[in-house]
Amino acid sequence: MFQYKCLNPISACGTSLFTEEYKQVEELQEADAVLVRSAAMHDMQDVPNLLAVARAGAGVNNIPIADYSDKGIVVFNTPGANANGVKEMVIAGMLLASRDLIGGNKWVEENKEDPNITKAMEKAKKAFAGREIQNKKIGVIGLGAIGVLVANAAHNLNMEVYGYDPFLSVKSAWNLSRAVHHVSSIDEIFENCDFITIHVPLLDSTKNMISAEGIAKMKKDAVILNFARNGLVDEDALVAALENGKLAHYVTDFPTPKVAGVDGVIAFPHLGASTEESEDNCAEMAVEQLMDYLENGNITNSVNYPNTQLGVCQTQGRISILHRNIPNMLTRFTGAFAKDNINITEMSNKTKGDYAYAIFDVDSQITEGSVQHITDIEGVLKVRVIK
Ligand SMILES: NC(=O)C1=CN([C@@H]2O[C@H](COP(=O)(O)OP(=O)(O)OC[C@H]3O[C@@H](n4cnc5c(N)ncnc54)[C@H](O)[C@@H]3O)[C@@H](O)[C@H]2O)C=CC1
Ligand SMILES: O=C(O)C(=O)COP(=O)(O)O
Repeated sequence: MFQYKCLNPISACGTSLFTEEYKQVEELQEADAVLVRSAAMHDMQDVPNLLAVARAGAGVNNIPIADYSDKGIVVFNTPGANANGVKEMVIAGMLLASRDLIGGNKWVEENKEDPNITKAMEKAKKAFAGREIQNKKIGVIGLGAIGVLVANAAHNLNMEVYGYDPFLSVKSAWNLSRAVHHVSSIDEIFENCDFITIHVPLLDSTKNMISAEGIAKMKKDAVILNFARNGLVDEDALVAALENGKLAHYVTDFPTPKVAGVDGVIAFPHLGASTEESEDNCAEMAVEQLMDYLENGNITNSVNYPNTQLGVCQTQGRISILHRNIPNMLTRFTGAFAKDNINITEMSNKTKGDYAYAIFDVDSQITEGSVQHITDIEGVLKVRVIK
């Protein structure tokens, strides 16, 4: 029996996959697994039983990854599962920044009782005129799951698209329209684009990536779109640029007290992934990955441990070991098994940064003594008998 806790509401498309082997609990301390969206977990250190966290979504800056990695807690996310939801909002945000649809809609609301509204609006409408996005330049910073969809959609809307991502994956490269100009300096985007949209994770290295210097290089009346995270844009510089008429708009899914209500800001309460489709996709993927890890020890789409799969165990026993990525670990594991007269039938050992993961299938039952021998090896973080 596995116990799981949901820190946010998770779509039934995911939770309904749990079998009778799973029980939802209220206490975090009792949970083997956690399902989470944006709930802040940094203070959640008292997690004695926790084996895994599944983030139903992309960003993991709400999770204490370094601490959990050291505790042998595997953190998953669901790459791409909500990307279309965000892409559609970015396109909507760009249109809202180009045509004064919000102002026009507000005018109709305010004048709804006027019996002459049909005549009055023809006079009023010039106050809400705008620009078209066709033939404008858009710069996409970060060409991952969302950035690629935004870049391709913008190209299909006849925009000229520039993309910046020094870590572009092979998958993204395959999916990206060949019409997208790949630039190697972010300044090319700052200097040339009418719309600048950012789709990178919030990391120490990406904090204030849209900096005061970057904003100073932008064209007058440029629009910045931030559907990624607050913290990626220098808000002091941003507010100053809006106030002195340098920038036309800041469209964001991550308002803060500093930017909310400032003239030129179009803000939403973190709605990018809040669609039925994205919530269902994320929940399903998160639960499937979690169950495969808990039941089989397989890791897919973890942000802190390597992807490692051995399918379903067909032999007498399976043991999994989360460990540090340091020399000689494998020799020590196989040595410990040999000493206990355990024969390995299949194994996989993968690394990711400072961490590594090994799964061993063996043709005899794994005893408590053998588990202890493995646990005692320096650098071992968590040992689990899967079967
Ligand atoms: N508004 C919302 O509801 C949502 C917001 N997000 C945010 O959007 C971010 C991106 O999401 P995905 O595209 O799904 O993630 P992803 O992991 O597929 O893509 C991120 C891309 O950023 C690139 N990158 C990393 N550091 C960079 C740097 N210094 N310069 C340029 N590129 C860099 C990576 O190479 C990768 O291609 C998430 O981390 C999250 O913070 C994600 C989903 C929903
Ligand atoms: O997936 C992400 O990174 C998001 O920002 C979506 O967050 P949410 O699941 O809507 O709280």
